[in-house]
Parts: sequence; structure tokens; C-alpha cells
Amino acid sequence: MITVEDLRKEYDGFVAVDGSTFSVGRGEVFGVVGPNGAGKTTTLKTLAGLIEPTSGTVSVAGLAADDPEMRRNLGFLPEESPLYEEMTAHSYLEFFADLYDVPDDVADERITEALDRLDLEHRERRIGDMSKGMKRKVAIARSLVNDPDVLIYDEPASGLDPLTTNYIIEFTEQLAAQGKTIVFSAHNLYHVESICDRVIVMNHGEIIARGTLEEIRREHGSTEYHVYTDVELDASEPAGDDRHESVVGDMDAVEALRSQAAALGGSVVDIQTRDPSLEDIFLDIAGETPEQASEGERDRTVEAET
Ligand SMILES: Nc1ncnc2c1ncn2[C@@H]1O[C@H](COP(=O)(O)OP(=O)(O)OP(=O)(O)O)[C@@H](O)[C@H]1O
Repeated sequence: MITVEDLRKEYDGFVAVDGSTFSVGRGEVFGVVGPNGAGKTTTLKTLAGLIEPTSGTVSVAGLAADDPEMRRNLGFLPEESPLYEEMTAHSYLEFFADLYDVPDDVADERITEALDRLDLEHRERRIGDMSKGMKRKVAIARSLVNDPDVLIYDEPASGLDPLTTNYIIEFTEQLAAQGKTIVFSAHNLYHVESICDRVIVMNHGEIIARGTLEEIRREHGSTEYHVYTDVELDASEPAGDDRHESVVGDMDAVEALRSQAAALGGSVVDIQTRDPSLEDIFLDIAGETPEQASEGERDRTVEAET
């Protein structure tokens, strides 16, 4: 559905995206993950035809990203959505449906359905008086007025309270189940873990890992074993109910803990495995946490500006 080949974007000599190649299949939920400044927004805006690449190609459903026909079949949710503060959600969405030449009756039905599904309360309020979460829901509804096959969402759940965040993530899942192709970016890796089929992990403009989460997990990061004993061990931490928790990285170490507990007259009462999170994986690949990478990005930007 989407093909990106050797995409590069420079801003006055500053390389924001450096040779990205990836493809997204029809009906897939594809995550673009990375810390601040990694190049996610630049990548997404290029997919949406809003930024012209310095070099490389982007095609959506066989059309070039700047083809007007492609733009009609795409819904873009910017990271910060400028909304018309004086309008109500409904009139604002009608206005956009009109821009896409959606017939009034179809638009009305589509808008009501989207706002119902998004559970937007107080929809007759002027947008300027709405909360951040409500505004984001209006922006998401806006991305749907033309009933596009492809949705490009830049940080759809960033900066929202956990309840609204979950709502938006679940809604995105429903859109995928309906057959929409969705590309979305996130720096909070947790969101991606729950809904993406495949991801690319970006850092400093480059793709540093790609694949399904399982593939990436297999390749980077390792499973943790949380071993609970009824006696205190050398490196255990109290875990309530007279239990003690030790965290180790492989089964040999688990067996060593079992022997240690037995030597002290105790035993292992529970073992839980924990897969590495994408945060752990990022640290493994990039050698820094996403937060450290963001800091570095700021430094790099300052250097580039001076
Ligand atoms: N118009 C621009 N002019 C100059 N530099 C830019 C411009 N837009 C982005 N950049 C720089 O390009 C790099 C990538 O930015 P981009 O917005 O794509 O990253 P991001 O991963 O989306 O980050 P964030 O999560 O903070 O939005 C950053 O260092 C940014 O400062």
C-alpha cells in the first residue's frame, strides 16, 4: 500500500531523515517509533505529501505522494492540530467534508458516526472551549471525513490523559479492523507495543531496527526471569507476603537461585518471565535511552543552527 525508497530529507543541510526504505501493507498498523527529533514527523509528512523529499521516492496505493488523487484517499492527523476555535465540532467537520466534496447527507452520517464512536461529549461546544482530549478526538474525526483508506497519525495519543489515550489507541485498533492502513508515530513505546503489526525504530534520522515486535525482541534485548523465593537471597528485594524477588537473565541463573534458596532451607515459589519492552530494546540497539537520544537530538539541532 505504501512504499518508501531511500527517503532523505535535509533542512538547510541538516539531515532529518537519512535514507529510509520501508513498505506498509494494506490493512497494516505500522508504527514509526523513536525519541524526539528522530525524524518521525518528517517521515509521516512526506508520506502525506506535505513535505517534498530531498531525494528518494514515496508512493501510496501506486500514486506519488504529491498526487492530488492520493491526497484524497488519505487522512493525516498532525501532531498539533490547528482547529478553528470558533466552530463547533460538527460545523468544523462539515466544512472539511465540503472541501473533499462529500455530499451533505453522507457527511452528516459520517461525522455523527465518527463522533459517536469517539464518544465525544459536548459536541455543540465551540472547539476553543474543548479540552485537549476532546480537540484531539475532533482532529481524528477530521481525518475520517473523506473515508480514506490510508491514515497517517502523528503522535495521536501524545500529551493526553491515560483514559483518553487508551480510548484513542482502541479506536485506532478498530479502524485497522475495518481495513484501514494506518501509519502512526509514537515516542511512548508502550502505545506501539499494544497495536502495531510492524514497526520501524528511528534514531537521529535513521532506521535502527525494523520488523514485528517479536522479531525485534528476538534480535535485541532479552527475556527477564523474575524469581520469587521464600527466603532472602544475596541480591533479592522484598516483594511482600514474605516473598523475595530476584531478577536474572537466563535459566542457568534461575537454577543457581534455586540452589541458593535450597541451601538456606527455602525454595522458589514462583517464576515469571518478562519480555523486554521496546524501551529496553531501544537501549540495547542505540546504547542510550529514548530520553537520552532526545537530549542528544537537541544538542545536534543547536549545533546545526549555530
Ligand atoms: N522545518 C525544519 N527546519 C529545520 N529543521 C527541522 C525542521 N523540521 C524538523 N527539523 C529537524 O529535523 C529533525 C527531525 O525532526 P522531526 O520533527 O521529524 O522529528 P520527530 O521524530 O517527529 O520528533 P518529535 O517527536 O519531537 O516531533 C529534528 O532535529 C528537527 O529539529
